[in-house]
Amino acid sequence: MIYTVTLNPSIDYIVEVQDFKLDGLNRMTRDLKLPGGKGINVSRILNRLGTKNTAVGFLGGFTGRYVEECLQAEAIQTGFVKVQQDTRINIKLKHGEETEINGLGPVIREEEAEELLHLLDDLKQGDVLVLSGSVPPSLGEHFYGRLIEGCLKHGAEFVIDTTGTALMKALPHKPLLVKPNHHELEELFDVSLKDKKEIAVYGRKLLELGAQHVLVSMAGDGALLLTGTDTYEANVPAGKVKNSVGAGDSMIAGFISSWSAGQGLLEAFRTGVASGSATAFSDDLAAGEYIMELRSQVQITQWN
Ligand SMILES: Nc1ncnc2c1ncn2[C@@H]1O[C@H](COP(=O)(O)OP(=O)(O)OP(=O)(O)O)[C@@H](O)[C@H]1O
Ligand SMILES: O=P(O)(O)OC[C@@]1(O)O[C@H](CO)[C@@H](O)[C@@H]1O
Repeated sequence: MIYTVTLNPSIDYIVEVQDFKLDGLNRMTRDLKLPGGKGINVSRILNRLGTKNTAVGFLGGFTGRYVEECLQAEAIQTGFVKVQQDTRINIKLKHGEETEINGLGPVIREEEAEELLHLLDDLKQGDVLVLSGSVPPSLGEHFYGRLIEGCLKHGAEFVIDTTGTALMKALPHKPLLVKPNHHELEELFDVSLKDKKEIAVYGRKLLELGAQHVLVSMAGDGALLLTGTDTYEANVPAGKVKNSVGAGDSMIAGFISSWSAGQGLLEAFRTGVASGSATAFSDDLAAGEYIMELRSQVQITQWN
C-alpha cells in the first residue's frame, strides 16, 4: 500500500482577478475551491492513474470536512486524524502571475500527533510512505523524523518532498526518492546554479547524502533523474500553462505510480514528467487520460 502523509492540508482557494489593484477593490472573474496540500495532491493523481493509496494526516473543522468530502467523492481512501482547529485555506491568486499565500495551519496537540504515529503501526515491508509538504509550526521540525523512524521500523520505504533542514535530516535514512526543484537545490546548498550540468552536480550530492533516487524538476526546462551511476534528462511536452500549483506533486505521484507497478525507473521518470506537465496544462490536477496521452511526448536521454 502507498500512504501519503499531509501534515498541513488546505483548501486551495484559487482566485482569478484581472488588472489586479494592490490598494483597491478587486472583483474575482473566477474562483475555485480545491482540496490541497502536497500529499493530498499526490493521492489524487495516484488515484487518477489507478494506483491504490491511502491519504493520512490531520484535518479539522469545516475546512477539514470539505477536504475529506472532496477526497471521498473521488473514492480516495482516507485515514485522517481529526484535530480541534480548522484546516487552513491557502490563497492562489492568479493575476497574470501566480501569487500564493499559504496559511500557518492549525495547532496540533500532542495526543493528535501520537494518534497519527500510531497509524504507522499498520505499515509493512513493501509499503511506501510519501511525506509531503510543510509541517504545522506546533508539531516542530522533528516530526518528519518521528514518522521516518516509525516507517523504517516496519521495513517500509519512504519518499520525502520537503525543504531545508527537514530534508537534510531525512537523507541519511535513505529515502526512495527526493524531488527538489532547481531553486530548492540552490537554497539547500546556498549556491547559484547556472546550467543543468551544475544542477546535476548538486543533485548528486543528495545521492551521496543517502537518497536512492533524485528527481530535479526545472518547470518548463525539463527534469533530471539521478541514480547511483547514471544521469538522465527529460524534455517536457508542449502545452499552454494554466496552473503550476501541484505540478511537482503530480510528478512524484506519476513516478511512484509507474515504479510501484514495476515498470522500471525510466518509465517512472516518463510518467512523472508527463504528470507534472499535464497538471501544469490543466485548471485542477491533471486527468489520468491526459497524463497517458502526454507520456509519448517525453523523450529521455542518458548523459555520457
Ligand atoms: N511551464 C511548464 N511547462 C511544461 N511542464 C511544466 C511546466 N511547469 C511545470 N511542469 C512540469 O511539472 C514538473 C514539476 O514542475 P516544477 O519544476 O515547477 O516543480 P515544483 O516547483 O515542485 O512544482 P510546484 O509548483 O508544484 O511547487 C516539471 O518537471 C514539468 O514536468
Ligand atoms: O505550505 P506547503 O505545505 O509547503 O504547501 C502547500 C501547497 O502550496 O502545496 C500544494 C502544491 O504543491 C498546494 O496544494 C498547497 O496549497
